[in-house]
Amino acid sequence: MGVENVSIDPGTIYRFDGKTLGRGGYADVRRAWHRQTGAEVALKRPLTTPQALDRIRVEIEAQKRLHHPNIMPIIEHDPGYAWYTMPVADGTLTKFRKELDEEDLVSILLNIADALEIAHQEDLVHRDISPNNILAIPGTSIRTRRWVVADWGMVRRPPGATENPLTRTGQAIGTDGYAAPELSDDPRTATAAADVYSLGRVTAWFLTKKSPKAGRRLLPDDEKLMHWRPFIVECTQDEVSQRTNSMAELRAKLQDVLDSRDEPVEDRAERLIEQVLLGEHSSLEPLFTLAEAYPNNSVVYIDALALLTSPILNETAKRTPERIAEIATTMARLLVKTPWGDRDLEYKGTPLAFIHTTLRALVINRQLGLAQDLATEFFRADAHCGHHEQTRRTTEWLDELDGAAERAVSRALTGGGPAVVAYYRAFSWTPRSAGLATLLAP
Ligand SMILES: Nc1ncnc2c1ncn2[C@@H]1O[C@H](COP(=O)(O)OP(=O)(O)OP(=O)(O)O)[C@@H](O)[C@H]1O
Repeated sequence: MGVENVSIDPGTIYRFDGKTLGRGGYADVRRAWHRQTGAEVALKRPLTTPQALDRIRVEIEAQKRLHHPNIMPIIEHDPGYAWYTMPVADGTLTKFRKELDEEDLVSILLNIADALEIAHQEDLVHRDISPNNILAIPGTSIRTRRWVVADWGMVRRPPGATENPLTRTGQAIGTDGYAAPELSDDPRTATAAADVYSLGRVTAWFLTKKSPKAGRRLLPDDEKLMHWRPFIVECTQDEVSQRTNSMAELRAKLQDVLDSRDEPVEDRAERLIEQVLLGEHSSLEPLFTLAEAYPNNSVVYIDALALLTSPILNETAKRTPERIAEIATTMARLLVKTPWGDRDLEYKGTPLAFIHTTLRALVINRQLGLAQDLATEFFRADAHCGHHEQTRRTTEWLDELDGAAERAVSRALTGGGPAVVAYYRAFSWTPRSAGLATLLAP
C-alpha cells in the first residue's frame, strides 16, 4: 500500500463541536475548525459502507479536477480518501427557495450551467443535480451569495477512466423526479443532456413549488410564468435526441425565455411559423415545443401550426412519429372544442389537412398503432367540421387502404362513436372495401 492510501484521523487536524451540518444517504457533514489556523470548514465523511467509501473517492477526484466559482471546492482531503473538507454552506436551494424570485432563478441557472459546462468539457456528467445538491456559500448579502454544485459522488467519468463503482452495481442513479429517464436504463451512457434534464426539473420545481414525480411532466400554469414552459419542455424531453443537449444550448434557450417574457405566445407562434415557411428550418423545433407547451391554445395550433406544409409533416412523421401524432391529436381535439369565431369557414380544411397528412404518413410508415389512435380523433374532427372537400379526400383515402391498415382505420372509425359513423354513412360515398361498406350500411 502506497503512502497516499494511508488515512489520517481528521480529529488530529480538526476540532469538532459535535454538531452535524447535514446527513445524506452516504455521508455526514460536520462543522470543523482547523486546529492550527482556526479556519472553519465543513468536513464530509462517508458512512462506513464500501459503496460510501467508493463514492467519496469519486467525489474527491472529480471536485479536485474542476475549478470553477460555482463548483464546490475541496479545501483538503484525506490521503486515503476517507474524508474531505470544503467551505461551510448556508444551506441548499431547497432551503432558500421561498426567498428567491424569478430573477434569482435566471442567475442561478446561468451559474450552474456554467459550472456544469466546465465538467462536461472534462467529460464528467454530474448525474444528480437536484435542489439539495445546489448549495449557497454565504456572501455579504443575499445577492452576493454564491451558488455551487456539490455532491459529485454520482459523476459519470470519461470513457477510459475507471467506471464509477456505483454505476457498476446497477443501483439507481440520481434523485427521483430529477434524474433523466435514460439514467434508469443505462447510467453509463449518460451525456451532458442528463444534467440538462435535471436542471429543467429544478426549474419546474422552483416555479411550481411542487416536487417533480418521475415520468410525469411538471410545468407552471400560472399566467405570469407561462414564458418558461417551452424552456422546461425542451430541457425535459424524455428522448435525448429531442432534448436541449448542452449547457451552451440551455443558456441560449434561457435567453429566449427572457426575450419572450413580454411577447404573447400567439405572436411567437405566428413569428415561428412565418420563419419556417420562409425556409428557416431551425424554427421548427421551437414551434413544436411551443405547441407542446400550450396544448389548449387554439391560435398556436389552428392559426399557426396548421400552416405547416405536407413535405415538412411527412419528414417529421418519419423522424418523430410519436411526437407528431400527439400534436395532430391535440389539433383534432381543439378543432372539436374550439368555437370557430370569425375565422373563414373554408379555413377548417387547413388544420384538417394537417391531421390527415400526418395520418397518411403514419400509415405509409406502418405506424399502425399510432395511426389508429390518431384516426379516431381525426374522424371526430372531420365529422364535427363537416368540410365536404376534406371529407371527399378522406373517403378517397379510405378507398385506397387495404389489409391491416384498413382494419386499423375501420376500428378507429367505429371508435369515433355513433355520430361519426352516422356522418360518413350520410356522405354520398360507397366504400370500396367490404368491411367499411358493412360498417356504414344503413
Ligand atoms: N459544505 C457544506 N456546508 C453545509 N452543509 C453541507 C455542506 N455539504 C453538505 N451539506 C449538508 O449535508 C447534507 C448531506 O450532504 P450530501 O448531500 O453531500 O451527502 P450525501 O450522503 O452524499 O447525499 P445524498 O444521499 O443526498 O446523495 C446535505 O443535506 C447538505 O445540506
